[in-house]
Amino acid sequence: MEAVDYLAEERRKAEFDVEEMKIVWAGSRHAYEISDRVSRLVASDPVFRKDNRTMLSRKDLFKDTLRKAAHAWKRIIELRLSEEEAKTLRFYVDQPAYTDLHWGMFIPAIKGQGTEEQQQKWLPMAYKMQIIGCYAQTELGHGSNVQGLETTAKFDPQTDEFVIHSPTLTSSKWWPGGLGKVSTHAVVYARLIIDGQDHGVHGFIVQLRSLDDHSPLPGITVGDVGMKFGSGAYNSMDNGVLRFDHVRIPRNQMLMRVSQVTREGKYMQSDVPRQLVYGTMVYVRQTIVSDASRALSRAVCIATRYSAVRRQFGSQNGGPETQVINYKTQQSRLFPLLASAYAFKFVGEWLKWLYADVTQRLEANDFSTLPEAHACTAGLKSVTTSATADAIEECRKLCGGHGYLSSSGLPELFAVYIPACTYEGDNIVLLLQVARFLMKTVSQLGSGKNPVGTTAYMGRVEHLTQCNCEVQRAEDWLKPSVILEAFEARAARMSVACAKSLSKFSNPEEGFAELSADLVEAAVAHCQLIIVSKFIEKLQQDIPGKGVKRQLETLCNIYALYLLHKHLGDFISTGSISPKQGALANEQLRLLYSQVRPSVIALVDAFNYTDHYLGSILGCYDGNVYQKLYDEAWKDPLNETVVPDGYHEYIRPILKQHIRNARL
Ligand SMILES: CCCCCCCCCCC/C=C/C(=O)SCCNC(=O)CCNC(=O)[C@H](O)C(C)(C)COP(=O)(O)OP(=O)(O)OC[C@H]1O[C@@H](n2cnc3c(N)ncnc32)[C@H](O)[C@@H]1OP(=O)(O)O
Ligand SMILES: Cc1cc2nc3c(=O)[nH]c(=O)nc-3n(C[C@H](O)[C@H](O)[C@H](O)COP(=O)(O)OP(=O)(O)OC[C@H]3O[C@@H](n4cnc5c(N)ncnc54)[C@H](O)[C@@H]3O)c2cc1C
Repeated sequence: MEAVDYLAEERRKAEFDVEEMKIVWAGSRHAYEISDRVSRLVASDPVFRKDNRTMLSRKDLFKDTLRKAAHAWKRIIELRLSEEEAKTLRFYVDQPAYTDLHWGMFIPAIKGQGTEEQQQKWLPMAYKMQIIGCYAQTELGHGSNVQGLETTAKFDPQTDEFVIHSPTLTSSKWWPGGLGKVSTHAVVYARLIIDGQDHGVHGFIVQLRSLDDHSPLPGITVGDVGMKFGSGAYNSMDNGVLRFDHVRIPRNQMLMRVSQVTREGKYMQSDVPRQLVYGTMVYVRQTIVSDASRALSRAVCIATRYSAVRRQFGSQNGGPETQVINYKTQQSRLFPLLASAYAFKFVGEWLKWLYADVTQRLEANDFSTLPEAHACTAGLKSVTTSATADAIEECRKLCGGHGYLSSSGLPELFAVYIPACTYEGDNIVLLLQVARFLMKTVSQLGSGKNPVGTTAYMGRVEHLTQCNCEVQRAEDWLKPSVILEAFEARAARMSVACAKSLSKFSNPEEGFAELSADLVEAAVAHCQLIIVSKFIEKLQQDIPGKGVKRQLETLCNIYALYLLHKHLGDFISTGSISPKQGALANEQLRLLYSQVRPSVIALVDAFNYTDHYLGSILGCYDGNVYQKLYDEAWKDPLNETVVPDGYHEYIRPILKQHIRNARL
């Protein structure tokens, strides 16, 4: 059989209806149709070509990004695309650009923190891209500690203006995407100072560049922060540095939904909690969870297809060698990642619902679910991005040597993805926020206030800290109730243990700092419980299509038992399961790998990614890997000449030195 036939053969083995699974993956038939149509539109447009991207210099890459963003906007207008279609188009263009921040943070910041009047003034211009904005919060000296920001916005009652100023080097804005070279405006976070009194950090809309010739306005120094990790990758983005020298803006450019400054300079706080100033971050963290499933599924698609094509060892009587996907070690590294991609997809859908729910409540002045929304978005952003970053690197290794080639698509995917562990909140800092929320929940147990939502299980803490796992045979691990209870017991016991240790400290903040490593682990256990439970909930829905639900059940069990195996120490040390039950879980996991094996190519086909989007020779749909790798090598600029540039200056003199030496 030719390499090109391997995947066709694999596709014949699928034990479910792939077309129906595509709809489950997309979220709905409507979403599937948009995604399918728009991804093909992008793939067939030569302007969106990206196969030479990693070869471009920074300047050429940036110009290429500007060209693509302008072309994307032109197509959006020409084709009258809806908001959802336009977002899908930008996603499939697959090149980080200033537009991500304009649509993803600048507009949401105005929507979430601006008054009705401010929204009416600024949003129409932003929607038409008559102004382009970014989100300027982080500074050279402070990112995680938002309360430590130093940029000031002093109210001047004489002129009814704020004076925005960068008092120190460390107060320079540093990192905002789109700021370096493109944005005309920014939502700038600065300390509000009125009459010498510091009212903390607030958002302000500040114009940075002229709308006529793009030059920085007086008092503004702005530029790019420089090259980042990897070739291509996030270097298409103009992350920027910005300093203000007493820049004046009208009073009505402070975002005033949360608090207001009157003409007289009076500071007024509305009923809305001040944490809403952080609302844009909650919104973006939620979108980052869905992005994690996309990045992970992309890497997994590449590694799975290639693992079915690649053969090593095991030839018998001159027959073909073994497909590397049939090695149990390959399966135990790859299949949990496939299951994780589906798990993150479903938890992302749920988080989107949670965010919509909290937004609706906020509009009705119900702030009760805000702390949970903050904890869930922070924790799930952290857990899913860390797992995805690790998984992309694992996929590279699963592809052996060829995974290290740029044309595998994996090095660039890794480089572009890993900052997700840092931006929108460093993952450890975010887990500590979850830990605080958990400790508060535990401390309130018994006070008559029953925990709700994702912490409802804590309401059964007495049972969960005493229960014994009922597993006696490997197949007992297939019961959703058994899995759930094991994860709940582990999470509850870890949180309660931390709370007990904390209570021994006379100063709780000191205790929190001392125990922070354990607290982070308790937060991870809680977030993993959420992901497992949302996967199980998804399976309670009506899911049409031959064999679709069965495949998802297998993937759900793989995800849960893989986590259990990986964190066996937690489960056993908390007494949530016994060592014997841990061994049975592993036995079941092996069986599940065999069960899912015939369907894995179809399960990655269900992502419905075009070859253009995948950007990987190893992951191409037809599996014609070797021919494509061979052809691609000859396209490298080094192969434009047989004898390289530099031969005469640097190679020949070395080769000839023995002649000179001999003459001496
Ligand atoms: C096609 C693709 C489109 C994609 C579009 C997106 C593209 C993304 C590209 C990436 C761009 C990246 C952008 C950025 O990185 S922007 C900068 C992000 N910065 C951060 O995330 C900073 C992290 N730090 C923080 O969030 C906070 O400062 C921190 C939570 C750490 C604050 O801690 P702390 O408790 O010390 O301080 P506070 O006094 O401010 O908070 C006290 C209480 O407030 C609660 N809290 C905190 N944050 C929130 C929140 N966001 N929402 C609700 N509540 C919050 C906290 O729990 C405390 O509550 P209690 O008093 O009840 O305990
Ligand atoms: C590619 C990229 C794009 C970005 N885009 C934007 C943007 O558009 N707009 C914007 O405003 N910002 C942006 N940022 C900035 C980003 O949000 C911050 O870098 C991020 O929030 C982390 O903050 P930091 O850099 O201050 O890290 P630090 O807080 O300095 O982290 C350094 C280390 O200290 C640890 N640490 C910090 N605090 C604690 C603590 N309390 N307890 C324990 N450990 C701690 C962290 O875990 C980490 O290991 C971007 C960053 C990147 C990399």
